[in-house]
Amino acid sequence: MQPSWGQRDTIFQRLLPAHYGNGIDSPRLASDGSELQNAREISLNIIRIYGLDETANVTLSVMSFGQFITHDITLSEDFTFENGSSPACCDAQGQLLPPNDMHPQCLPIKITQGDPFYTYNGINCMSLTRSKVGLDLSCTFGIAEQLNSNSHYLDGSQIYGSDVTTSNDLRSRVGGLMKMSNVDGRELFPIAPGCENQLNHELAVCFQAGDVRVEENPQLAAIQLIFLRQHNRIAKELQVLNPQWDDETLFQEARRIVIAQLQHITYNEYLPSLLGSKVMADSGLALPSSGYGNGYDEAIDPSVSNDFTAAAFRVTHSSIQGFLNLFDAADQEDTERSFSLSQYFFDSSRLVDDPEFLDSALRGLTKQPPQAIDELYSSEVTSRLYIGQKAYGADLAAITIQRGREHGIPGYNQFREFCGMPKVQSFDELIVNFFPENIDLLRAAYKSVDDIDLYIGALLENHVSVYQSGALMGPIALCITANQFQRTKNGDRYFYDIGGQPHSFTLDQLNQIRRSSLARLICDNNDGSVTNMQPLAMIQPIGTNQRVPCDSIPSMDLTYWKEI
Ligand code: HEM
Ligand SMILES: [Ca+2]
Repeated sequence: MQPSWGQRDTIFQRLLPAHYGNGIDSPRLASDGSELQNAREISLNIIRIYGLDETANVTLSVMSFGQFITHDITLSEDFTFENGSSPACCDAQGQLLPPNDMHPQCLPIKITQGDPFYTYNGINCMSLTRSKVGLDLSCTFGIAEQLNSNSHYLDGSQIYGSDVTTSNDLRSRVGGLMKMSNVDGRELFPIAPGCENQLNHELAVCFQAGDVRVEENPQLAAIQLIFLRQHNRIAKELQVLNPQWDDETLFQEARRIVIAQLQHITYNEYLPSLLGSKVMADSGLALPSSGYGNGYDEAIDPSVSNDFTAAAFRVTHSSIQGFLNLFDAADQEDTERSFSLSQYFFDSSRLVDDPEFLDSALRGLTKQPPQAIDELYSSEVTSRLYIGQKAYGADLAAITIQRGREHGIPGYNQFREFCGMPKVQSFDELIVNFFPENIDLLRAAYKSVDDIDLYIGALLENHVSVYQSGALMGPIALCITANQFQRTKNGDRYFYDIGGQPHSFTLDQLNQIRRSSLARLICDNNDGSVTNMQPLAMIQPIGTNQRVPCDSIPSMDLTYWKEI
């Protein structure tokens, strides 16, 4: 047993050895020792921001649920001073600081003259602070290894916190319940004390949760809210069944059930939608439908890999929709409520002020398709990220390229070998996995195939060969994602379907957990007007998966938790 594995504030692991410019901690360089092309220039030349390329079969909830579980397993925090603030890496006018004024933990992205968007706004600097680094598990410093500030396990830490202090803070201490605020009869997240002064919260609303990013966008907050409400629903039902249970017992049991549901929905609905049936089967990720699972292996380190979090899994940002379609109670598009993403980054005022927002957003998330995962991005995240009151925001694609380099993530070609694909010697050889026009873009951006950033290579790869099985990403992103979720499951002694442990569910209980679905969670925890839902909420409501009355969607029978 390795009790420190997966704990918060431990370092990410690596699938391949770090590749730093100086071998220790400076950003990766090109294979000839020169600087790689500027991250914003690569984004500008490769990422396109126009065109409609939606994915036909799935719903936007795949995107939001992905962000939700990302916030369970990984958080790379920016370097901070003792007082919790980060150094400014550009000045207030978006200009580069003189070298002597720049903190060593700054790695801003320089904006080249002629940048069509930023030059227009008079900006030559996009801020980026380096991630926190930590000791390796033998407590020695060496090559820079970034820290995960969340628990690496898929353990609901975005709901409950990654440490006891946060968890205690979020509990009401009565009846096993989590704290919630009450706004005109609607239960929302608890409001953090003293948050009125926080930047970006003009309306002085700020929600407290197990992960600091809960309000990153309102859709994410909506998904997270239904899980929080689910905890309290379960705790109340358990109390009726077992009036003798105290707060601690009710809390722990409700938490255990919610985490089990979260894990089940991740492996039963989310991953099949993202990876497709072939990768699920080939990677041993498909769940048994009866009996206990036998995935746990104590030799497996469950911790999140840097390559996954700092690069490969971020291709999912391409699936973000910049304009969110909301649907009214009659399931018609509600043009008045629909909104652009950049209007509400870190702003949950819609959830608070508009009593119909949550339900309209849930209907929208289960109907609107996501964007495809490819070189087309929404400009809401490539020039308007965290825009606030300014005329411009940041470019998430450029930041991701820079982040991968500062985390010392090796190039795309190296991962071909890791994933059992042949390493290529020339750009021409990429033809097996890339469209010719994308190869031209890569050739223009990188001097050697060995220089291609993992994120960019993974993003541009064709999906064609795996399309039939429904995968939404190319082979390298699939390989690294499958690797992560194998370890997340098989390295977790508390994974919900494991038998023979003191904490294991009974088989009857396990079979009830298996009835869980995102659809049922939405049905049970909305504000009352979502009365119909398709059984597979991450799949489009068409064909055999039409919206049906909530009553006909399977639910758990908690009487199996009654103590006799
Ligand atoms: C509206 C939706 C989203 C927005 C605005 C957003 C924005 C961001 C931002 C700003 C970062 C930090 C960038 C940095 O400084 O390095 C980030 C990190 C990340 N995002 Fe997203 N994201 C969204 C959705 C998603 C989705 C759908 C996924 C995956 C399914 C995802 C996966 C990740 C991962 C793995 C990281 C690194 C996490 C860490 O370790 O800190 N994101 N995202
Ligand atoms: Ca976690």
